[in-house]
Amino acid sequence: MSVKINCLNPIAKCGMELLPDTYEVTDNFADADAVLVRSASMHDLELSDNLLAVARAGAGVNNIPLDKCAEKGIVVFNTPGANANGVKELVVAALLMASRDLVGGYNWVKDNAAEADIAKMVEKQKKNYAGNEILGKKLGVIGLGAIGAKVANVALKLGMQVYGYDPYVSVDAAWGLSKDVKHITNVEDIYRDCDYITVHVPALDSTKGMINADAFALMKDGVKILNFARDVLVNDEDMKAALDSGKVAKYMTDFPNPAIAGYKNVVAFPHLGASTAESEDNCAVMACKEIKAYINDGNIKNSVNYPNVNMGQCSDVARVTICHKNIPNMLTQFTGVFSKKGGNVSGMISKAKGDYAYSILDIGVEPTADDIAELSAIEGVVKVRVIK
Ligand SMILES: NC(=O)C1=CN([C@@H]2O[C@H](COP(=O)(O)OP(=O)(O)OC[C@H]3O[C@@H](n4cnc5c(N)ncnc54)[C@H](O)[C@@H]3O)[C@@H](O)[C@H]2O)C=CC1
Ligand SMILES: O=C(O)CCC(=O)C(=O)O
Repeated sequence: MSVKINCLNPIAKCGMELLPDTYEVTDNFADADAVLVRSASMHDLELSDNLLAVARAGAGVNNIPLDKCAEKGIVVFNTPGANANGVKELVVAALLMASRDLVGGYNWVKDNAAEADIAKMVEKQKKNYAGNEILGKKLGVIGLGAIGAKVANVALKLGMQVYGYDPYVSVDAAWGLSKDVKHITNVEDIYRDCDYITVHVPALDSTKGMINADAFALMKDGVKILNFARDVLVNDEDMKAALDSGKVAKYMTDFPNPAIAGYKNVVAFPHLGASTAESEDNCAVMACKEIKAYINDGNIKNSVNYPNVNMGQCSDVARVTICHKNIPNMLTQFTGVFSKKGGNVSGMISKAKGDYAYSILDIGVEPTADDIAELSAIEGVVKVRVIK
């Protein structure tokens, strides 16, 4: 079996090395069985019928057409938590940079580096770059997933009072959260009470533009906003008005766009959150393991558009995997294809996620081309694959 992998962004070597020798890298997207991607947008790409899987080496999947992939039986993975520490550390830097004018001070020294009496000059200049401490200040964390929970915990260690809001928090994330994080059930309390607000939610229809004029109206004057999640979470025009009026003292973001890059009191970075050697390695390793488990054995872990399913390795003559719609009577039809010719189904698993489902059948006979055609013709079946 030869498997063709296309990388839409560079993926760390330590991940690629985990792929067996039977895998080869292709530059041709249309030819690929599996795709590895970081932030490259896939929305305008034509998805071929041979494409089986996409692994996002990272957390956010707003660059991938998830529904289109599900409809074509393309399983999309991400790497939950693999870059969370990298982002957390950059958010800590941003919290400090929002409080002390490190950029202004640094630029002043650079501009005056040739002055012979620079050591004396700084003592006069430093008042222009004075700031405040974060100790005792209130930090609101919106979204307590892999990144938000880490940010909340470290902010407590830095002596901040931390308010956390996440109506959908996972059990795992909640276990990792310090009990000293104040549990907020209405996001407006975060807007009203906090000196710093940091957003760590995915870009969804329900979260786009959530930091807007209505939210600013509730906030304290001089609030500092941190956005290391996605630019679309913030309404740029409302942010510019809030910066102009002094409602927002600093907007720290990892997502510059033409509207806010270079705007007064905006400190923007070029999407650096996950750009550490450690995060890149963690994401690459997790993404490549997910691809290998799916391509070789049909098992799904960390998919965002199909359910997680694990049936180990095939211990019978063949394994058939089926991506299908989550509708009644599918399993009877699948087993019927083999049972009517006396083929035993020795193992079977089926799980659903939203409108789609995924089934694995281990069978005691070699499936024929007719069997596969019959399975594929069942209404609601999206993709059928024979693994062994
Ligand atoms: N700057 C960068 O380089 C990076 C940015 N990101 C961005 O950060 C986001 C979060 O990443 P992770 O923490 O790893 O994801 P995650 O999936 O672990 O956490 C997201 C959390 O947001 C919560 N949430 C969803 N809707 C919400 C709402 N309306 N209000 C409050 N909470 C809500 C979820 O319940 C979940 O707990 C990603 O979706 C991505 O957009 C992620 C990694 C790197
Ligand atoms: O640098 C990257 O790969 C992007 C990281 C990111 O934004 C994410 O994981 O959601």
